[in-house]
Amino acid sequence: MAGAISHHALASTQSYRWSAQSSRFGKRTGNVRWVHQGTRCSVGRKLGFVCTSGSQQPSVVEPFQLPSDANSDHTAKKSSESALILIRHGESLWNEKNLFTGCVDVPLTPKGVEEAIEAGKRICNIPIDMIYTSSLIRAQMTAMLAMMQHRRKKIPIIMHNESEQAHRWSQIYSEETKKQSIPVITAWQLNERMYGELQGLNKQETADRFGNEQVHEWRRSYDIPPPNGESLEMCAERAVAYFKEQIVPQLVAGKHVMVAAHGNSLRSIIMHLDKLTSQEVISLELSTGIPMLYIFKEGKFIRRGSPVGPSEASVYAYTRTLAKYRQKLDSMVS
Ligand SMILES: O=C(O)[C@@H](CO)OP(=O)(O)O
Repeated sequence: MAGAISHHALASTQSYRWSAQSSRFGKRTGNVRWVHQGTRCSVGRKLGFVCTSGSQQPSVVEPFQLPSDANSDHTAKKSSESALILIRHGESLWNEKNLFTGCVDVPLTPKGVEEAIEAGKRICNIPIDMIYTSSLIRAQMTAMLAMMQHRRKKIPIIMHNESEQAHRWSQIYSEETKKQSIPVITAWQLNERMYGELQGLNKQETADRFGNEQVHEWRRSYDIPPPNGESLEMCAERAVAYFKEQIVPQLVAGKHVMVAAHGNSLRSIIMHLDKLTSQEVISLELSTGIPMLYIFKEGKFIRRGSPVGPSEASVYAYTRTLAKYRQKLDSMVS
C-alpha cells in the first residue's frame, strides 16, 4: 500500500504541542516557546508567528454588555463575546495500545476517564450553553465526564435528530427542565480523520515497516492521505465546514460552546482559527484531555490557552464575562 503514496520530506519536526506542560505562560516545550498572550499564542520564530505583546500577563478584553441573567442560556443573547472550548478526548483503549484509530469507535481507558474529569475541573467555571461532539463514544464520554464537574450542574442531554421519530420520542415537556439542561449535538463531521488501511495497525510496527518519515507524513502532513484514508485537508473539508456552518452561528448568537472531538478534526479547526499554514500545522500536536479556550469577539477568535485549574486567576482576568460568571457561580453555592 505504501507504493501508492508519494514521498515528501517533512520540512519541520518542531513540536507545537498544546499540552498540560505548554499551557503555562512562557513554558518551553522542546525548542518552541509558548507565550499565551492577549490575541495570539506565539511559537518559535521558524513558524513565523508573532507575539502581539511583550507582557507575560494575559491582556484583559474590554468588558461587554452582560446578559441580564448570565445563567439563562437557551435564548440568543445580544452579547459581543462568547467562549469556545475545544477539547480532544481523553486517552482511548487504542491510544493506550498505540493503534491507529481513526473512525473506529473505541471507548476511553480509566486514564482517559481521569483526564476527562480533570479537564472538567479546569473548565468548571466557564459558561457552556451548547456542546458539540463527534459521533464517536470517546469524544462523547469526554464531554459528559467533563460536564459532571461543572459547577453550574446543568444536565448535558444528547439531541436525537437522526429521524423524525427519534426527535419526537426524546422531547422534554418542561421548559424549566429544559433550562436546566445543555443540548449535546453529535456530528459525524467532527469525527477523527478516517485513517484508511492504517486503522487497527500498530503505529510503531507501521513505522518499522514503512519508515518513520513515511508514517510521519501520513500522520501529520496536510495533504497526503494515508492509504485509502483522509488527509488532514480532506478531514478539514467536513470538520471546518461544519464548524463554520453550525458552530460559528451559535457563537455569533452569544452562546458559549464546548466542542469535544479528536486530534485531527481539532487540528483542522485550530488550523482554521489560528490561520496556520499547511507547513505550520505539521507541528501542531494536541494532547488528550486538555481543554483549550478561545474567546469569540467581534467576529474574531482570540486564543486564551488552556485553563490550568478552576481557580487560576489569569483565566478569569481574560474577560469580565468569565469573571462575572464565576462570581455568579460562587454566590449560588454560598
Ligand atoms: O490513531 C488516530 O486516530 C490518531 C489519533 O489518536 O492518531 P495520530 O496520532 O496519528 O493522529
